Amino acid sequence: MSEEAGQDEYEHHGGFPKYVPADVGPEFGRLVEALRTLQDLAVSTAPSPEVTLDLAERVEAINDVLKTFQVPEGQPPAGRVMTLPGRGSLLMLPWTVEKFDAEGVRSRGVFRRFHLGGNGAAHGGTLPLLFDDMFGMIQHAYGRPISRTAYLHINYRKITPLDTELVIEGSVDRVEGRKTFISAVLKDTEGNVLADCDALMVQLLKGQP
Ligand SMILES: CCCCC/C=C\C/C=C\C/C=C\C/C=C\CCCC(=O)SCCNC(=O)CCNC(=O)[C@H](O)C(C)(C)COP(=O)(O)OP(=O)(O)OC[C@H]1O[C@@H](n2cnc3c(N)ncnc32)[C@H](O)[C@@H]1OP(=O)(O)O
Repeated sequence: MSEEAGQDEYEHHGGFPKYVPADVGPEFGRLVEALRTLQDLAVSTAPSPEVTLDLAERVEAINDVLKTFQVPEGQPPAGRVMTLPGRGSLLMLPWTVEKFDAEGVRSRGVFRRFHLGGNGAAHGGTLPLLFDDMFGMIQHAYGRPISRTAYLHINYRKITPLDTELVIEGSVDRVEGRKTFISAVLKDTEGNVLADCDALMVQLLKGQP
């Protein structure tokens, strides 16, 4: 990643808190991966009522521990660890950024069982999530202030498979005042286009939510 990437002016970041990369040990990535596996299993298993009850009690016990460590937005490491899949956020697709500079961003990963839509393909709603987060990173790497997505237009060209390595890459097409126009393409490793997407992100005014 380039030195300049993301070195923009935070006073123009609307009402957002200032996000800075989080410093975590390997235990955090281990926990996130364990939770992702839990998500995969939660949507792909049919345990007996007795096992379900036992699991519910154990997960509730884990929640009781975590509740005591809640902090405000911008402070948990989730979403702020660039080296982890999905930047360490369970919401994000578990993809790893491999290029991040003003010329564009590229990320690689798989859709997992958790992301299943139907008949073995990724759920259609998970692709806009992947693209939208990419657009946030692209405009950040370009040095644009935090902006919100005004529109996002996605073309589903081919079925997006699960558990298959895929690549997403995109860049800023042009900037017009507060408006940043961005596009990105999702491909398999043979270069087949699975989806492409373009979006408008509008720079927030001071204090804008
Ligand atoms: C986390 C980082 C940790 C550190 C690690 C380092 C790096 C991390 C990397 C990256 C960080 C990752 C992510 C980035 C984080 C956050 C990104 C947040 C993204 C979102 O959270 S996304 C949520 C969904 N998103 C919304 O929730 C938007 C709801 N909405 C609004 O908030 C308003 O709607 C708004 C603000 C969009 C505009 O409103 P407004 O009043 O300010 O401006 P206005 O309407 O005047 O539009 C100005 C000009 O845009 C044109 N325009 C507007 N909309 C258009 C449309 N749909 N089509 C065509 N043109 C459009 C107008 O026509 C005019 O154009 P013109 O000036 O030429 O006339």
